Amino acid sequence: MKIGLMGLGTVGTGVVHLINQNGKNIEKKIGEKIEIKKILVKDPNKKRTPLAEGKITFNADDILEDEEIDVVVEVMGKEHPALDYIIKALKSGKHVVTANKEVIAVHGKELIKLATENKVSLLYEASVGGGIPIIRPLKQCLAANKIYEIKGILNGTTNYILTEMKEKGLDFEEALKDAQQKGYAEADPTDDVEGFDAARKLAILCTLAFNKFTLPEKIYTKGIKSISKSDIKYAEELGYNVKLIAYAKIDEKERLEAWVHPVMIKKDNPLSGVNGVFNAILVDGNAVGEVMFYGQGAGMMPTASAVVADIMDVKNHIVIQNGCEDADLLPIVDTVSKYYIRLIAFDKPGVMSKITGILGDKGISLLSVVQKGVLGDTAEIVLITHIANTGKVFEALEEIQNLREVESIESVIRVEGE
Ligand SMILES: NC(=O)C1=CN([C@@H]2O[C@H](COP(=O)(O)OP(=O)(O)OC[C@H]3O[C@@H](n4cnc5c(N)ncnc54)[C@H](OP(=O)(O)O)[C@@H]3O)[C@@H](O)[C@H]2O)C=CC1
Ligand SMILES: N[C@@H](CC=O)C(=O)O
Ligand code: NA
Repeated sequence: MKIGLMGLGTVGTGVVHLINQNGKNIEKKIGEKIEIKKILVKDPNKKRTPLAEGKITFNADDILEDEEIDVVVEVMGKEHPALDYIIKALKSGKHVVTANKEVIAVHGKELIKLATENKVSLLYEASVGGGIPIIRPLKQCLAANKIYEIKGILNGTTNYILTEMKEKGLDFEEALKDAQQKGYAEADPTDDVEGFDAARKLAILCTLAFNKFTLPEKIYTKGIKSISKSDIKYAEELGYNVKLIAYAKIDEKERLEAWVHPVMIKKDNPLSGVNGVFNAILVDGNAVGEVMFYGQGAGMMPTASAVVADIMDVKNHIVIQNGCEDADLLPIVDTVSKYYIRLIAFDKPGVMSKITGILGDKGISLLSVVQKGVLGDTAEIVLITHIANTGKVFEALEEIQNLREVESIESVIRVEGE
């Protein structure tokens, strides 16, 4: 089997090393040798692994127009030109393996159709959860179930940042830099930090679990930019850990609730103990019950593990999959949750009653209210609501923000639990 590898960064380098390291075993398993024939890169000045010697090209057509190449492995990232190369490869009858969630989340539907028409495979196990098997289990092993709910930690970078902030007391920026150096982050780490990467992965899972398509940008998405060390400390005091959760549920009317948001997870919940670059995904199906998938969600070798397994599988998976229908997406304001709110207010009499008054007028009752201390003429206030309508919470937050007595709303985190 001759491979054209597009990209030789974190994942591409992992793929080259894994094929070199486990080549003999792989050959035994699939009955043929995998040979990487050409490797596409952009920067002529970068130092490459010696295993890439003699294979480097800067012209995509050297791969796409090479008739000997059966499989194109796209691990470049970004929507363009990756999408154009994938389309060209499929149209030329080449199987495609990709780790690109940006492309699959938005264009997966049309690409699967194109692959089917051209009788080739399009496999993308690494696009969600890195090395964790989740695409194939949803497509195959759990296919007999009606899936109700998916809840997970789908981004390694943000989970690593939250863990380092909690356990080592690192600042956000320091922890992010560390995650970038380890090869976990996207080329633009805003995609990780703002939750866009998790939203793309959630959109992919919704197509597989519920057969519902939604664009990732339609999924309400809030990242971890505003989470501070004090939120993590208060969460700890209250018996929670803060995690960036991607959530999707299908209701009886086939409406899709889907969002990405920081959530306070009770310490006894299995997601609460998922730390560092690890991801976990809980899937709830009507026959199987709850299933949890856990493992390294990013990084060179775990991601290569999924990509190389897809390469080994391409010839068994000439994909025939019916397209899914557009999702009827539930507006975020119609969802319900408990909320943790941390704000800074001027330390004046009556502030607290104004804040609780606004919440009360919106029908939002409070589980706890704590004034955490005075900083000059301001005080930090931490509130936890009972289950409330998100739209009402948003309205109340806007009114609270506009109070003269309130300097800023620093954090809003969903709180897990009934
Ligand atoms: N890193 C991870 O842990 C994971 C990543 N992914 C996905 O895998 C993909 C690759 O990620 P990663 O390896 O981290 O990314 P990197 O930025 O480390 O590597 C990207 C590679 O693609 C090459 N490349 C980018 N654009 C072009 C272009 N226009 N023409 C030719 N070559 C190009 C780069 O070339 P050059 O070397 O010359 O700069 C580089 O070799 C992304 O889609 C990412 O979302 C999925 C799961 C986990
Ligand atoms: N940037 C992503 C890489 C894997 O998909 C992450 O941090 O999870
Ligand atoms: Na995976």
